[in-house]
This record gives sequence, C-alpha cells and structure tokens, in this order.
Amino acid sequence: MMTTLLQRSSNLARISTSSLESSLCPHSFSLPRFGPRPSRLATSRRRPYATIKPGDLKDPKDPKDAEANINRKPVAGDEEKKGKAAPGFERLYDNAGPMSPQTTRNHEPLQSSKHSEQDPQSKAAPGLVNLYDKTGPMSPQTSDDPDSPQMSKLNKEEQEAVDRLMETLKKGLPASQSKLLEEAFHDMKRTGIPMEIRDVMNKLKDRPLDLATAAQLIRLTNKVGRQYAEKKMSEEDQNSSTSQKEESKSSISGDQGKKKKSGESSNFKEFTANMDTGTFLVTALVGYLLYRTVIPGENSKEITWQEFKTTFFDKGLVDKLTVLNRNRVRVDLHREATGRMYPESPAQHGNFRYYFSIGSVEAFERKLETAQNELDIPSSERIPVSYVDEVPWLSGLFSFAPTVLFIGGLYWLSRRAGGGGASGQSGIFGIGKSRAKKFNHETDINIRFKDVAGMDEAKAEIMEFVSFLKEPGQYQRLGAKIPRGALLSGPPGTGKTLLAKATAGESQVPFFSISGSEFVEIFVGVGASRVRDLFQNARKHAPCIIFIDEIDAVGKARGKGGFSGGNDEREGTLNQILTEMDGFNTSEQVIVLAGTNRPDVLDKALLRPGRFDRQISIDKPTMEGRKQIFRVHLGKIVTSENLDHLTGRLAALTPGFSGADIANCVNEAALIAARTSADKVAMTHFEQAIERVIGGLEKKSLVLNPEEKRTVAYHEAGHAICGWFFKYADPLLKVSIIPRGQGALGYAQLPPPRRRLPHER
Ligand SMILES: Nc1ncnc2c1ncn2[C@@H]1O[C@H](COP(=O)(O)OP(=O)(O)OP(=O)(O)O)[C@@H](O)[C@H]1O
Repeated sequence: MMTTLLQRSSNLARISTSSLESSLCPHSFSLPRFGPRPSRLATSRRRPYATIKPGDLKDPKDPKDAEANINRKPVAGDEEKKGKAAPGFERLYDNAGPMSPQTTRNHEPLQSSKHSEQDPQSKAAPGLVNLYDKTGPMSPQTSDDPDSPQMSKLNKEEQEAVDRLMETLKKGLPASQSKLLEEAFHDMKRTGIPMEIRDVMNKLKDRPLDLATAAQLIRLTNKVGRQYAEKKMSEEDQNSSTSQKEESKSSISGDQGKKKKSGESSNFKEFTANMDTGTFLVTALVGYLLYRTVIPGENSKEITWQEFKTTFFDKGLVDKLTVLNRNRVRVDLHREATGRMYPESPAQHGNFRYYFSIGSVEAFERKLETAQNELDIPSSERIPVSYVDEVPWLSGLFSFAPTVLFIGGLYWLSRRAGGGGASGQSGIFGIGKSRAKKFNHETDINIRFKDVAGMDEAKAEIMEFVSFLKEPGQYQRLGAKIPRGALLSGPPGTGKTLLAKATAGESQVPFFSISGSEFVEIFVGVGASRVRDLFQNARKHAPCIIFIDEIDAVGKARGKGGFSGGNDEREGTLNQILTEMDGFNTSEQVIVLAGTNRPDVLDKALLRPGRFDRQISIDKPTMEGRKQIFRVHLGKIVTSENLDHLTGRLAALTPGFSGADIANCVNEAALIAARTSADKVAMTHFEQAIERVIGGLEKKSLVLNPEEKRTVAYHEAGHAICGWFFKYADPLLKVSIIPRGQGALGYAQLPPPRRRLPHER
C-alpha cells in the first residue's frame, strides 16, 4: 500500500494541518496528501511582451533602447530642428528684423535709427512731420531708448493692471510656468509692448472688439511670445560664448569642457522658438486677459426713447445712430460736448455707449423724423442712421459652446472606451478594429530559436515555416502548397508563445499577437469584424505571422457547451476565422500560429488540412530539456557555480516544472540572493527558490509546539524510511518540517527518476 502511494506520479508527500490533527488523535488514521498543486506552479508567470502598448514600436523598458538613446550622437539634422523660424518669418526674428530683440532699449542702438533716416518710407507725410514724433500730440509713450520706436511702454495704470493679472494667473498655474510668466511680464513692463498691439488697443477705445481684431490681437501676442523666446535664446548664446571664452582663458581640462558643452546644448533646447499649441493657447489667453484688464470691457446702458430724446437728442449731443439687428439702436454722442454738459457722465469715455430698443425700424424712423421736424433740423444736418446686422462674437461663441462641448465629450468618451487599436483608429468608431499587437521584427522581436531551449522536434517542425517565409520560391517552384498554420498545444508555460515569437524573429517578419478572448465583445458581429480586420492588416504587411493565443476562447467546437444557440457571437467569430484561413491563396505569405492548452475542445473544422495543418504538441520539458532551459535563464544571472553541475542538479530537483516555472525559479533565486545582499547567486539560493516554488511561501508566523513538531517529524520520517528502503519506491530527495503554503506542515520529496510506462504505474 505504502509502495503504491510512493510510486504515484507526483513526488511530494506532505503533512497538512488536518492530517496532523488527525494523527495526533489516537483513534483516527489519515493518509498524507500527495503531489504539488499544479495551480501553484503556474502562478505568477509573467508575460512581459503583453505589457507593450500597441503604438509603441519599442519596448520602453528595454535597457538597450534606453542605452541607445543615451549614446546616440547628435546628427546634422538635429541642429536644424532647433529654433528655426517658420518660412517667411526668417527676417522677422533675425537681428535686423523689426521684432528683433535688439531693437529694445537694452541693446545697442543699431540699424533702426539709421534705418529710419535712410528709409524714405519711414518718413512722415509733409505736414504731418510733427504729429508722430516724440513731441507730437499723438506720440505714444515710448521706451527710454530713443532708437526703439517699435515698442511702447506701459503707463503706470497699465503696469498695475498687468501686476493684478499676473497675481490672478499665478494662482492657477504650476510654479514653473508661473515663474516663466512672471519673467515674461517683467520683461513686458521693462521693454513695453509692440507698437502694433498699442495701435490695436487704441483702436479698441472707440469700437468694440470684433472677431478679426481678436484674431489680430492673438497673432500679435503670439509674436511677443516668440520674441521673448528668441531673446532668451540670444541671451543664452551670449552667456555661453562668454563662458566659453572664460573657459579657454582659464584652460580647464578637456573633460570639463565637454561637460560644460553638453550642459549648454540642453539649455539651448529649452528655449526653442517653435510655438506649440499649448504655448499658443497660453499666449492667446494672456493676450485676451491683458486686453480685458488694460481696457475695461465695453460699458453700456439701456435707456428709453424718451430719455434719449430729452437728455441727448433735444440738446444736440447725438453724433450718430446705429440700428443693430433691426431691434436696437446704439447712440454715438459728441463726446466733448457731452463732457461739457454732463461732466459726471460716463458717456464721455471712449468705450461707453447708450442703447435703446425699438419695436420696428419703420416706427423708429417715423419717430425720429417727427422729432427732427419738431426741432426744424435741416435735412443736410440730420442725424446719420446706419443699419448693422451683427452677431456679438462672444455670444456667438457661447451659443456654439454646448455643441462643441457635446461633440468634444463624445469624442473623449469614445477614445476612452476604445483604448487604442492596432490600426490607429480607436474609440467607438474603432470597436470593430483588431486589437492585435504588432511587433516590429527589426526592433521588438529579438527572440531567436537559440533562446527557446529544448523542444527540438517542435523547432524542427516550425523551421519549415521559417524557410517558407524566407524563400517562398523554392516551394512554389515545385508546386508545393505551404501549410497555412500550425497549432501549438501543450500545458501552460511550456513556451508556445515563445516559440511563435522566435519563429517571427528568425524569419524577420512582422508578428501580430492577439489573444482569442480579445475577439469576444458584448456586441454582436464585433468579433467577426475584428478577425476580418486582423487578416486584412496582416495581408497588408505580408509576409508576416499571426499568433492567436488561447484560441480555445473562440475556437470551441460548435454546438457544444459554451455556445448557446445557432447565432452565437463566438460562433460567428469562429466562422470568420475559418473563412479567412480559407481565403488565403497559396502565394500569400501569411502564416497563422495558434496556441492552446485544450486542443481536445477545438472545433474539428479548425484542424482540418488547409487551416491548422500542423499540430505541434509541446510537452513539459524532460530532464535534458530542463537543463537546457536552466542554461538559457542562468545566462542572465550572476553566479560563480559550475554551470554543468548547477544545471544538472537543478534539473534533477525540478521534475514536472514547465519552462515558465524554471524561469520563475531562477528569478526567485536571484531575488533571494539580492535580499540577503549576496554578491552572487549560490546553490542555496536556488534550493530555497525551488522549495518556495514547490511548497509555497515559508510560514514563519506558524510556530509549532514541540509536541506538534515531533509528530510532524515522525510522519515525514515515515515517508523517508519507506522511500529509502522499499524496492519500488522513488528515491528520497528531501524531507522538511518547515510549514509552507496552505496548511502544509512538512513534506518529503520523492521525485521519480524517469517517466513511467502505464503498465508500471
Ligand atoms: N523552452 C523554453 N526555453 C526558454 N524559456 C522558456 C521555455 N519555455 C518557457 N519559457 C519561459 O516561460 C515563459 C512563458 O512561456 P510562454 O508564455 O511561451 O508559455 P505558453 O506556453 O505560451 O503559456 P500559455 O499557454 O499559458 O500561454 C517564457 O517567457 C520563457 O521565459
């Protein structure tokens, strides 16, 4: 009886809490439970390739890429990308241009003065000579520099407004940006604003802001932003050249010089003059707010016809009337006369207007006519009336706002819902698009057959696909049809995905990877549409490999459990896969590989020749296979052990381990070594790792009392003695009374030395 138990294919005899309890009880007898829990062995396998996002051509975590970026030498084109002005703007920002920073008062007086003397166009028209010079009445408050006619300094009131605006903006901006903004405002206060902006602002004193002027204002503030960036750049340049000179003078060692240079180049990058959308919006916003702060919004007051008539019309103060949208009249007054008559009235300010409503244009015209007749105003002096249909731009904008918000919200939601599709379309509109991840064979797939240890037969079988993809002519010449696909089946973690990736890596073709479950969606028809899209995409990139992992999610036999009716969504998806695989013609170099742990549940139609012609079964590795897999994974680990001895021993200790378990075990050993601050990973670390993978986490908190310990020890010793002495028992490898995992208080490990034939069992 004991012999039979010990000869079971599993190799672990362990004592659990329940069996201990029962063994402590004198009247009951229980058998220990055998065998490791397969589920535990399969846990915590990692699949790093699945973490790469579809859009990423390179794995961001790949240290090689990072290194390549760091070591990348600057190329000639790099320089050009920095700070180059847009076509047509080259002169605007060079040192001779009107927007050039050197025209401000902080820089040397240069061409501008000469320029104004020499340039005939810059001379004022005869008779107006005095009007715009510094002493003239229309002369703006210019900067201190007499040679800087392009800039206009802000007056005290405006400067205060700018300060107030800055304080408000600073509250809503992150520290780094508010610092930049502060610098920009400080600069603006120091050097003033461009004359063009001043002109616009002056114009706006007399009329309201319209859309064209707002656009002009935005463009101008944009310019200021660029100018500021240019100026910073030139300042940086000057600083760097000065420091270089100083450096050469003090003849610092070459090494230091290099460091300094690299620092400069990074500084330079910060102030590129390219205007991105964010900067554009910020300048636009700042420009608008500045405008609103410096020039208070258009003030207006509603009055009645009677008030209009008695207060302004009868006193001859009305200059002009404008009928707006046929229902409202804007009153323009003679400002000076109004100011004299009503010194307290706001009507004397430039942007103040009175309005009154009218029932109809005809009635208004009649009333005006009568009023003018009453005053005996001659027809030549009658008040001019104009008619305007206008949409106030701000209210127009606001009327669109809900629509814009709605469309924007929909777009945003759809992007979130869709995640990202391989073909670039995402969101609701991309729901039927394939979710396959495309791996670029040049950058992403660096797995080769040498990285796949063991499974020589599987490799030989799949090699044929590689040679077909590399040299299709050789097969086509003889009229041979190439198999459409191969089904890789086997227990979890045996390297099916790895083999498929290695096939793509060897044949140097693109690799589309998708899981069967990714075809499944709640919407009917989506799965089929994704299959169509995947195959369409693959054909575009032919020659290529498609890998469908866990194909049983969609490829279960039709009409069996899992399908609930004739028109099931999954059935539709499977039908589409069948159709697509039939649809290839022999010259199309698209190979479909699929992986599954359950080949038995697959639909027979999938497995017929012409679809998955080849079925490659990948089993758990043998002793030799485990050795090779250990060798592959130990290559990444720092250890001073003899590799032949180590791999042999580890392979002997790990019967029943899959490739993924082995990879996990090696990684665990490295983690344990790192935890103990060891220099290298030693044999003891590997042993602990194997024990951990087999038995689970050591339960340090579970302290057995001496009585319990003795019972567990007797129990395990029983296994050990039987394993040791019985003729047909498997050899004893290890006995432990350290509690581990779920309720195991100890175990005896008796690995079978070889595979047993069924009649021996
Ligand atoms: N033969 C092998 N040689 C080297 N490493 C292997 C091998 N088999 C498996 N591995 C390791 O196991 C990991 C997981 O393997 P893989 O994802 O290919 O298993 P799988 O069979 O596709 O599993 P599943 O059926 O669960 O999808 C691999 O990333 C690799 O590190």
